[in-house]
This record gives sequence, C-alpha cells and structure tokens, in this order.
Amino acid sequence: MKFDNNLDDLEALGNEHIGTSENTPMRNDAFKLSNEEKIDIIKDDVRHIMETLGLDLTDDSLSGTPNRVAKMFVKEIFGGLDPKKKPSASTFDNKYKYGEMLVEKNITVYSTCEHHLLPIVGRAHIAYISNGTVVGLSKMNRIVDYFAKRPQVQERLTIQVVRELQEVLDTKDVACVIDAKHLCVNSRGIRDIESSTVTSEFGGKFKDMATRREFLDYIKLDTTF
Ligand SMILES: Nc1nc2c(ncn2[C@@H]2O[C@H](COP(=O)(O)OP(=O)(O)OP(=O)(O)O)[C@@H](O)[C@H]2O)c(=O)[nH]1
Ligand SMILES: [Zn+2]
Repeated sequence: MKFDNNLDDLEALGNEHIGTSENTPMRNDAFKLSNEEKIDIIKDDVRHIMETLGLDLTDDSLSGTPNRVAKMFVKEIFGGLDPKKKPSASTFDNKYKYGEMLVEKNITVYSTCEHHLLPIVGRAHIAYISNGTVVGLSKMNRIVDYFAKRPQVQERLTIQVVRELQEVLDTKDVACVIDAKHLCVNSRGIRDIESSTVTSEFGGKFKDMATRREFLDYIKLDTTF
C-alpha cells in the first residue's frame, strides 16, 4: 500500500500502519476532564455528526443516541484508556511447584480498530511458565479485556497483554496469540468476510521453538467465532 511521504500521514499511523510505540498514544492532558465532562462534550460531537448526515434528532428513536454513544465510548468500549480501570492481578506463591506451561485459551476479545473505530472480534490465547508466582486465571481474561477496551491495532494489543503479564508474574516467559476479525476489513473496504488476523508475541522461553510449538499445539487455532 502506498503512502504519501507526508508528516501528517506518518504521525497519524506510524510507518506501515503500525503504532510507533507499544504504549497507546495519549495526550498529556488525557485525564484533566472527568468522565462526566468527557461524555458531555462527546455527546455534542455525536449529535453534530448525526445532524451533518441529515438525521432528524427530534425523532424519538434517535434523540437518545448522542448521549448513549458518548457513555458507551467513555465507560465501555474505550474505558480501558483509564489506568484506574487496570485490573489488580492477584498473584499467589506457586506452592504446589507447578513448573509446566499454563495456557488460558479462547479468551474473547472485543476491541475497536483505531483506524476506523469499527469492532475487532476474536480470541486471545495466553501462556506462561511460572517463575514462583501464579496469577488468578480470570485475571488473564481481565487484562485482555482492559487493553482491548481502547482504540487499538492488534499488534499493540498483543504486546501490551504480554508486557503486563510479564510485570505481574515477574518473568519474561509469557506468550500471547490473538486471532481476530476486523470489521473494517470484513464489512467495508475490501469486504473480505473470511479473512482474520493472527498476531503473536513470544517472550523469554517462548522464543525456543519447542516451547513455542507446545503452546501452539495446545491452542490449535480455532477460527470459529
Ligand atoms: N497493521 C494493522 N492494520 C490495521 C489494523 N486494523 C486495521 N488496519 C488497517 O489500517 C489500514 C488503514 O488504511 P487506509 O488506507 O488509511 O484506510 P482506508 O482507505 O479505509 O483503507 P481500506 O480499508 O483498504 O479501504 C487498513 O489497511 C486497515 O486494514 C490493525 O490492527 N493492524
Ligand atoms: Zn480499521
């Protein structure tokens, strides 16, 4: 795909459409406004978009949409931008000395493509090898959900999940594979309903082919979602 080599394009997307950092690009003043203030402003923006499209917002089916969308953006689908929502991951000592790989597979992913603000729907699979600490199983699903609830590219989502678990578990031996459909590819644009995107991040021992193979054998990528 060709890009005009123009600064605006590069800043907006990063080279090759991949975010330029593993951190979500945030403004310095991102948390100056309260959630309620953000909802109030976004509500007017959504109303403006709808009116510009020619919709009559006095219709009782449409009149609540600006507020509904604003609440959904701030509290639900982009709620993971707020670091206060980061799940606290309960960890335990690995008293039972379980030394093999633990895999949490088929974690449902609902995210939003940051280029089109359309849904990304799929599955994440996570594995780690304990270094003396274990994490509550549900916390892995919660960590995926927290980072998914942001405007995302799938590559960054995959990396953010691995980095967070590496920190929580105090080990590099963490891996994540995500297989997801992007509605911006499936329902518009090229409109390829069948294609999905697989991304992976393999840390520490998962860089070893045998360890990686064991993980991939456990998850046997299931493409039915
Ligand atoms: N690398 C990456 N690209 C993504 C992701 N989600 C969406 N995209 C792509 O971002 C690109 C945006 O490209 P543009 O050419 O600026 O947008 P567009 O004109 O709407 O492109 P088309 O989708 O091809 O119609 C598209 O190729 C999307 O498929 C993602 O998670 N990772
Ligand atoms: Zn998109």
